[in-house]
Amino acid sequence: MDARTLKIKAAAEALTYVKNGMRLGIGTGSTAEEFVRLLAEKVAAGLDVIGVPTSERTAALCQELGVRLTTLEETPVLDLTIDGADEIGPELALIKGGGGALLREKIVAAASAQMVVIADESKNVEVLGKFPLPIEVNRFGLAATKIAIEKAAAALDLSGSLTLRMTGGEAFVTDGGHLILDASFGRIPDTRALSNALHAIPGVVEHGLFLGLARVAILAGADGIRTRTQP
Ligand SMILES: O=C(CO)[C@H](O)[C@H](O)COP(=O)(O)O
Repeated sequence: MDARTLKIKAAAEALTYVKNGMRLGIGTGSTAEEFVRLLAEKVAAGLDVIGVPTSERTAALCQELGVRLTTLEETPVLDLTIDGADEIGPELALIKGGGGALLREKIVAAASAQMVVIADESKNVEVLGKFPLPIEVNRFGLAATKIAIEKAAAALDLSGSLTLRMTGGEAFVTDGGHLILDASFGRIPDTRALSNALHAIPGVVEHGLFLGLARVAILAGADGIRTRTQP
């Protein structure tokens, strides 16, 4: 089964969580986009939902396909967020931000009563960190922020390159106007300690560790769908 088929299967299963009248958070990335396509079919068939997109890219796709959108200003409390992930670890701790939308994704997930993650089985890992951790930083003081992150990581026995994300020869800029440093730590055994340490650095806007946010992960593999839950 190819990767796209697995993403579609996970997205289709996530649709069973969507009920009429729900206020949705709508994720970013190729798996979330499959969800948007399936959601749009249901909307065309009469499902009444409204969504907050987690990126300009997702907003554009929703508009194109006729999924009604709102903002967190108008609709600050959401019923359900459906989003992809780069890694899914123990207790449904996640690494997100491969698509650069981590800040809005985390704000939207935190505003939702429930977060359901959709992915193929390859994203399920025993220890987070093989996928480089995206860290969204303010442009101001980039070099100083980078040193502060390196020091904080070293204090937790973490090391590895911190790479400024680039696109088309230019620094990648998030929807919020910030930059991203991708941290290749390899393994992050204590995700909570790293999360706290990163949040204590003034130039760090947000990081891609999503802890205690996801309650359900829908994993599509060659043998079918598996659902992991976290009370
Ligand atoms: O966090 C994300 C975007 O910021 C995505 O959810 C994550 O990168 C997974 O993307 P994909 O479904 O394309 O593998």
